[in-house]
Amino acid sequence: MEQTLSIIKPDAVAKGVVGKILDRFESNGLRVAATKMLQLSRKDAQDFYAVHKERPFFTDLVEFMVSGPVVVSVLEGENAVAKNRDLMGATNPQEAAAGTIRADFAENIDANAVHGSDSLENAEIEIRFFFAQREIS
Ligand SMILES: Nc1ncnc2c1ncn2[C@@H]1O[C@@H]2COP(=O)(O)O[C@H]2[C@H]1O
Repeated sequence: MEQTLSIIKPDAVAKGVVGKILDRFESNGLRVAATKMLQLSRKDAQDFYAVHKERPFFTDLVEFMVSGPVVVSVLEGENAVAKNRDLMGATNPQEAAAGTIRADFAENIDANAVHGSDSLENAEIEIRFFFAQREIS
């Protein structure tokens, strides 16, 4: 069993598709072990995406992530990291396979509906960033 972190980004929360996205996870063998809605501060977003701080899109990414509330979740299941990434589709929704979350709900590479951990190691770091152990069941 693996755990991974999912963020439903401000564009998808604003569109009212939180339930539809959580249903994609639950219908495909990923259990929601924790979930909460929150408004990220600029420091939260900068720290969470620190790995991208030298990239040209960093400022836009941070501004987008603080533009409205997000829903963060811990997803659990067999191969949860890879399964979540398959369900999300490519980072750029224009390149995302039909039927994936980003193909169905995302606008563009910045407003791309969801984030998911890219490795088991990062999943642990990202889960700890948002959740205390007692919040995960
Ligand atoms: N050229 C780019 N390459 C990768 N990510 C990008 C790029 N431009 C914007 N981003 C955003 O940066 C985010 C970093 O990780 P995410 O999986 O949340 O999704 C990514 C995109 O929304």
